This record gives sequence, structure tokens and C-alpha cells, in this order.
Amino acid sequence: MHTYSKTDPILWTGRKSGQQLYLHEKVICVDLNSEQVPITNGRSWAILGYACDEGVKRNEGRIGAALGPDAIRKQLAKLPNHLRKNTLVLDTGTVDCQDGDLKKTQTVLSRTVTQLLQQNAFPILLGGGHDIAYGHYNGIKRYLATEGINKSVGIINFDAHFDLRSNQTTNNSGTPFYQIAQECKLAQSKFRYMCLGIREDANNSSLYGTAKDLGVSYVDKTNFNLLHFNTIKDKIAQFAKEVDYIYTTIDLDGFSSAYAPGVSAASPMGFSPEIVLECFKIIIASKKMISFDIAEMNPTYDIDHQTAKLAASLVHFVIHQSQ
Ligand SMILES: N=CN[C@@H](CCC(=O)O)C(=O)O
Ligand SMILES: [Mn+2]
Ligand SMILES: [Mn+2]
Repeated sequence: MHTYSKTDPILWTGRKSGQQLYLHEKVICVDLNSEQVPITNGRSWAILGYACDEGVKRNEGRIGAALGPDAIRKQLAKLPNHLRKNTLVLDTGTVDCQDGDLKKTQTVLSRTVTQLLQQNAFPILLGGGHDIAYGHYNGIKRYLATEGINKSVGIINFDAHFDLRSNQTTNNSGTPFYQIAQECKLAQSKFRYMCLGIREDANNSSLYGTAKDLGVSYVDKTNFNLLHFNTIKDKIAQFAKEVDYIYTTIDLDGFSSAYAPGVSAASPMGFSPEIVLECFKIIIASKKMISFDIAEMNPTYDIDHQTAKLAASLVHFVIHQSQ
């Protein structure tokens, strides 16, 4: 019954060039329980899996997201490497939820995120249900607190859903941002949350009410496309101006199921990848992004690895665009 495990390097395979032309030849697997994160004078990207679908199960979704991190790793492995020599891509293992203890899993995830940030690595988390966000955000907050940095963290979520369900009965994949909002209230700090791609046919009126009460900024799916990019761009730039750091999270179920069938709650009317890449350019240019994750990858429902390939391409884009 393990909660953290290192990655078997066998997952990182692909065409062999012998000169790091592919990411599988660039990636270094690190066991955080027994090894130090390697040091570089360049950037360090730290991939961390969240193999957990307990939150999805509790939220009455289709389970299978526990297999998400390895499915993304396998596709990422095959992609070309255009990174600088002194840029490190580390695979720092996976946190799992085999015993169904979601709270413990989120705590271990959060501590691991803190550890990575303390070692100057930029976390890239691969899920797993969207309950990944609660552990991820708290890991960032703990890092800032332990470093004595009194700065604000804004959340940008690409998603069809607000994920602002009340956690009164249980914590699940639909409650992470409500939980964060409650904790912000307790700490008397402003809850800074922006959602891009919200679908009216995927959120009930009570969720819209909660979003309004909590001052959530959002772009409806019908306006989340390149035709409206100037407005979206200004909105993101304004949000970025008002926070010190940005935690970015992508829920794959925000994409149209034409691009991302491999999720728990598929979105036939979801958004397309191009708009997400354009938004990422703005977020990266702000130089405020502190951490990033991709949630809800569910290989059980994937078709021809399309969703895993999309997730891998998003990671590839972020690490290359940030050079
Ligand atoms: N993380 C996903 N959350 C969605 C799932 C919606 C659904 O199952 O249809 C939510 O709770 O709203
Ligand atoms: Mn969603
Ligand atoms: Mn979500």
C-alpha cells in the first residue's frame, strides 16, 4: 500500500537517436525518497504523477484517471526534444491513492510539490482527477509560507466546469476550488480564480451562484475561441497583473471530445486546443506561472491515445515556449 513511488524508466521509451533528439532520452527519473533533485544552472521541469480517481468516483464520474499519468508519460516520451542542454526534465515519480484515502493522497502530493519548489524545480503534475488541484495549490502555498514569501497566488483553470461544489458531505473532483475558497476565507485572503471555457450545459445555477458570490472571473465556452481572443487576452493580462504568482490547471474535459475523448465527463461542445495555446503564451509571458497541472486524463475511454497525445503536446508546448 504505497503512496509515493518512483517511475520505472521503461515508461520512457521511443525512437533511439543517441543524441537526445527525443524526450525519453532527455528525461531523468528521480526517486524523491532517496535521491536529491539534480542541480543545473538552467531550468528544471519536474513531472509528478497523481494516480488517483478516488475523487472522480466520489463525484459519480467514470473512473480510470488513476492510469492517466503513465498514459501521458508514454506519449511525452516519443516527442522531440528542442530544449537547451542545461534544461533538465525530471520524472519525480507518482503519488497514488490505492487505499482510497483521498485526503492523505492530497497531503502527500502537496508536500511533494513544496519539496520540488524548494529545490528550484518547476512542477508539472499529471492527473488523475481534478482533486489534484487542492493538493497542488496547498503545496504552492506551503512553499511560499516556508520561504517567508508573502505573495498572492491566482488560479487559472481551463475547464468546462467551475468545480465549486460544496464539500460538506465529501471532498471530490468537483470540490477543489470551493475548498480553496473556504481556506482563503479562513485566512482572510482574497480568492483569485479564473475559469476559461465554462459550459452552461455543464454547470447548474447553484454553481453559477457560488461563482458569483466568490467573485470568480470566467469566460463562457461560447466566447472561448480565437474570434474573441483580444478580449480573452486582456482578461488574462488583467488577472495576471493583480496576482504575484499563477498556478495554471487544465482539465482535459474542457476540450471538445473530438480532441479529448479520454476523460471522465466528455464535452462534445468543448473548446479547441488552439485557443488554449494562445492563452498559455500570455500566461508564460507574464513570467508569473509557478506551477502547472493537467487533470482528468482517463485512458480507459481514450481513442487511439488522442487525449494522452493532446496532454503530452500541451506539456511539450509549455516547456518549449518557456525557454
Ligand atoms: N471534475 C469534474 N467535475 C465535474 C464533473 C461533471 C460530470 O460528472 O458530469 C463537476 O463536478 O461538475
Ligand atoms: Mn471539468
Ligand atoms: Mn475540473
